[in-house]
Amino acid sequence: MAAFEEFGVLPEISKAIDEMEWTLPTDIQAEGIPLVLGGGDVLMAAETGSGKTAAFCLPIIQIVWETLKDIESGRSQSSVSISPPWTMSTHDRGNALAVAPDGVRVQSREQKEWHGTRCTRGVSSGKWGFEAIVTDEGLCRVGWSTLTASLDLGTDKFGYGFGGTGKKSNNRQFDNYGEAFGKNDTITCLLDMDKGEIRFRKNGVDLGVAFSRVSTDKPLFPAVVLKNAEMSFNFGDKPFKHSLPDKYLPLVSAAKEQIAMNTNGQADGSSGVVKISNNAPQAIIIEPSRELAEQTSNQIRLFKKYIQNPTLRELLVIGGVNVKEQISFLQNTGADIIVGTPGRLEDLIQGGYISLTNCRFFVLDEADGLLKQGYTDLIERLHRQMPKITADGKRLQMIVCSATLHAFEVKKMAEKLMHFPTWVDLKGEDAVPETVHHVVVKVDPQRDRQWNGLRRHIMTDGVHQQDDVRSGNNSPETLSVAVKLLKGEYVIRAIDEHKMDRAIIFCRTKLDCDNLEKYMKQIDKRQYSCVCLHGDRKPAERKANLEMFKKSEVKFLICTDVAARGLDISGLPFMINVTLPDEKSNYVHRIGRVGRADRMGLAISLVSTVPEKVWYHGEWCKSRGRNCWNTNLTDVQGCCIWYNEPQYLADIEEHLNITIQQIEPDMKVPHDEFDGKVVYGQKRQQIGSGYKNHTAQMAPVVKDLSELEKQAQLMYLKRHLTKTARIA
Ligand SMILES: Nc1ncnc2c1ncn2[C@@H]1O[C@H](COP(=O)(O)OP(=O)(O)OP(=O)(O)O)[C@@H](O)[C@H]1O
Repeated sequence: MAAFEEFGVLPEISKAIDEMEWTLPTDIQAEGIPLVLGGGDVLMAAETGSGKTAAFCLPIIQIVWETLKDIESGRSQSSVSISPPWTMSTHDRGNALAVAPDGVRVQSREQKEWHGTRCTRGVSSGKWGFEAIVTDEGLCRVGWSTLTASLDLGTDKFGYGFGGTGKKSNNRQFDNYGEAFGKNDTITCLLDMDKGEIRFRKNGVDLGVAFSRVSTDKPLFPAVVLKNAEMSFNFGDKPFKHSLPDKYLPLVSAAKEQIAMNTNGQADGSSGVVKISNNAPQAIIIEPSRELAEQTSNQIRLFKKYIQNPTLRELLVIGGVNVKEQISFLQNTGADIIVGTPGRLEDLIQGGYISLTNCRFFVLDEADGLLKQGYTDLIERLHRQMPKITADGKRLQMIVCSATLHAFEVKKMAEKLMHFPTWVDLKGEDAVPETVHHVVVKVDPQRDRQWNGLRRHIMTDGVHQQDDVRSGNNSPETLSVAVKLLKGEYVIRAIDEHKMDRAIIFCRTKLDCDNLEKYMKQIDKRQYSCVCLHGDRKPAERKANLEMFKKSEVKFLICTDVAARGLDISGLPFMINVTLPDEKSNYVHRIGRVGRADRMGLAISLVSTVPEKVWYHGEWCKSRGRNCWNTNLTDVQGCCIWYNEPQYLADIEEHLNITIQQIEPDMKVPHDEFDGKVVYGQKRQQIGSGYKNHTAQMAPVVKDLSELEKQAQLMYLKRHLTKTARIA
């Protein structure tokens, strides 16, 4: 059996994985896959490059496919008979209304329309009562109706409802009745078939007769209609919260001859099979960048290679791509799994092009990044619209991943949205993989004066245009310019020293990226061939540049933090941080572009010893940086700040609880004591070569262990033989 199958992965998926030459699941996959397959909400925190994408994609593909197969063969969960006989019908219900597997909890997350359902049984005579409990905010109406009544209870003459706004309704007539009710209130619905009377109680208090000339020639059924709300029911299987009035009985005690069965929705031959419409995916995966969304979508395509009958349809929904194509795909082909960036996803959902009624997986990849980018409200909005139990009775599962999941925002969100989530947390804190060798180089313009006489240098960002900057003076402004010039030189030096022929280079701003690109090309277009990836480049150019870099058609990819998270460039040996990120978790993500999938990588960060004045275009900057030349500091309404890199370095070190190794400006990296000489970009050759006396040290322990095992085996045999002898 292939290794992945042992973790519950289907052979069809396992075969595709084998072809990718993955022999074993990574730790996060070994722990995460069974949890997702088991139906739980999971928070996956694991180092960069540890295979988190597959840890959520594989089980999702599997479950979505199995659900599609069930639907196709008519074995959806909704067709399985539900144990207690008095339950809400999964057949006689509105499209967006979900009935929980226990049959007594219903929910509709549709915000614009009402969706209702009726009970599987009704009564034709007697005095009956049941309780309806409001379990979430939203609009609801509850009561009784005949089988011919509209599911929108109270809008025709066959339905009698009592709504949360304090109105009773029949035949579209809404009259004041009782009082308003809401979350946590219990409504007792009472029907007297002998008198033709319906009344309601709120939390045990009688509200009087609501309807007195109820037609009783046809059986009446408990009924509910909801708008973005949730209710649960008790027909008498459990003790009532408030006892029924005298002579009224719980519905479960109705005799056979008093009971009528609800056959609605079963005569069409569908036998309750849930039909999934084209635009109602089972999984929504949100990624923080277009590149990452595309990468995840590509992985899904690889994993599902052998999945057929039915085919599994995935769709990439990202900005910068013609929305009409995405809409047409949804309408014509349809999608079971949608991977996308937040903005475009929400546009399509709110526009009604994507329906969330069947969504049972909600994945937030790089969750802390999404939350820090300000998508908290969007995530909560989408979550609210997803049914917590789908129409075929499946519970919504939420999966949240990142290498830096230990953020306050994530914990807060998990508490609010997730359902008893399990943390798969391999290190217990944000950590850098052992395969990433990361070092810092101090850029000290007071010690290294070469900036003074440079004939050719990088173009700076222009923040000092108004300042008195002269090579002779040592003002903070002059030193700041010096840092910018030196950093250009240090990048080239690092490339040369390590003979880098493939590296990702992170700059702080788009302008810094553009300037570095120009400078590198100016020195030698071929030796330092490079492309940029940042938010000002058109989507097509971004895509083409990344492709060129992945295919090694250019040596260097210069980018902003837009590429910090998740990008997987196989065997990438080097990365350079021209400036440290001010967000400490982004350091982990940036350097995590190397040292992935067990390959070694070197990350060099240039850290200025003096403050550097830089652009900082906040909300106050009308153009958000485009052609902005306001070089004043932010405290006087300007668009510049003094960037304190030593402080950011200290923050990163404190966060990771390490001291990052410092190297000299000659960029030479001493051999690691443990690894010896490594080849960056390659797998480690001799792991553990530092343990010279390892075997000798372990020998006594191994001896003890084998002795213990021998004893255990003997004990087992003794017991087993005695037992066999006794039986004989
Ligand atoms: N079981 C495996 N065996 C071999 N390679 C694997 C395995 N799982 C994943 N990989 C490879 O490891 C690399 C990193 O995987 P992935 O991009 O999922 O990492 P990640 O944990 O999401 O990283 P990040 O936090 O940076 O997003 C990919 O190239 C992937 O193909």
